[in-house]
Amino acid sequence: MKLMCGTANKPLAKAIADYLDAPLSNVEIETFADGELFVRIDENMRGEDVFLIQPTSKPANDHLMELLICMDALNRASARRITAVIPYFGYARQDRKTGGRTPITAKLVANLIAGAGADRVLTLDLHAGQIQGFFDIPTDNLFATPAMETDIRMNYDTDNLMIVSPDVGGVVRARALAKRLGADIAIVDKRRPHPGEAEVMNIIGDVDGRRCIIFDDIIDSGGTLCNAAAALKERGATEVSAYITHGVLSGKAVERIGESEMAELVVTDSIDSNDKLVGAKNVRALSVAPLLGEAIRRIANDESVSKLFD
Ligand SMILES: Nc1ncnc2c1ncn2[C@@H]1O[C@H](COP(=O)(O)O)[C@@H](O)[C@H]1O
Ligand SMILES: O=P(O)(O)OC[C@H]1O[C@H](OP(=O)(O)OP(=O)(O)O)[C@H](O)[C@@H]1O
Ligand SMILES: [Mg+2]
Ligand SMILES: [Mg+2]
Repeated sequence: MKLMCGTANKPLAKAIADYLDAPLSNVEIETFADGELFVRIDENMRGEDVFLIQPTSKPANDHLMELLICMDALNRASARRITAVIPYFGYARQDRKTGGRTPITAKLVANLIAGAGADRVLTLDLHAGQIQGFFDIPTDNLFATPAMETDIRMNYDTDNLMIVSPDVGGVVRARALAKRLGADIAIVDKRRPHPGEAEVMNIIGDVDGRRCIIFDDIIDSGGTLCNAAAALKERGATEVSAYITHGVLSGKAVERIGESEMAELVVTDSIDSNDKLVGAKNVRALSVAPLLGEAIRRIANDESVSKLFD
């Protein structure tokens, strides 16, 4: 088995390598003066089972192109099997036509990844489970839920707890976490009047006097989360915290969370947000390296991956 990574999240790749007690193969990735990328793998890959770690986070197009070019290089180097390990799958929110003459870019990206030579995909908390079906190659979609459950049990009193989905897309995810914790769920009826704007219409469930944990897949502008937190407080929630898998954290999201009434936000390291989190007063990172590392070990040894979530 060989582990390799692009430039998108080297700290996570290193942590996965540490978990597996395996080295990261050397790869040189250069950008020419005109912006084009060049990749050279510095060791023999012939006949190897290769796991290439690269989230397609911001800058999404550069990181995606890096992933595609690395896979092309691996194929031409006669790797036996290539697993694209994509802890954060960018473009996932374009998972359906949102209007006339608009694309389904998540499907296009899935086609590009398979076309560049991926034999398998390993990813985490896809924005919508159905995106798994956009790939015509085996795709394992891991859930951060068990890691979050453990962290919640360590840091929060689970009595009187309510798990809150901040929109309709997060309901299945929230229900799964609530079931593991033996908690109730509430659902926010969110509308997006325009892309990038989130509005709370209503809350389904009585949150008065309850401690709430909002659970979601992505925090980008922070609008969905901060609006949900404010609405929960308005309706009598005693404390609001959040666990969100992918910390996209665009623009002033971290400041916005700092100014909110939220006690704490926990994101995973699926995206390298280290720079953004320096000095953040109420945002903390939780590593998914053990989860991804264990899934890689199981795939390499033909063991069950779904057993990780029993
Ligand atoms: N990367 C994106 N950043 C911001 N907004 C996006 C991105 N990709 C798609 N969108 C827009 O988000 C909504 C999602 O629609 P839902 O009905 O809330 O699932 C849509 O307006 C996309 O154009
Ligand atoms: O931080 P923000 O900029 O608000 O963006 C993050 C939100 O956007 C996505 O939901 P989406 O609007 O696609 O709704 P859905 O989950 O119901 O599909 C995502 O699942 C988050 O809930
Ligand atoms: Mg969506
Ligand atoms: Mg959502």
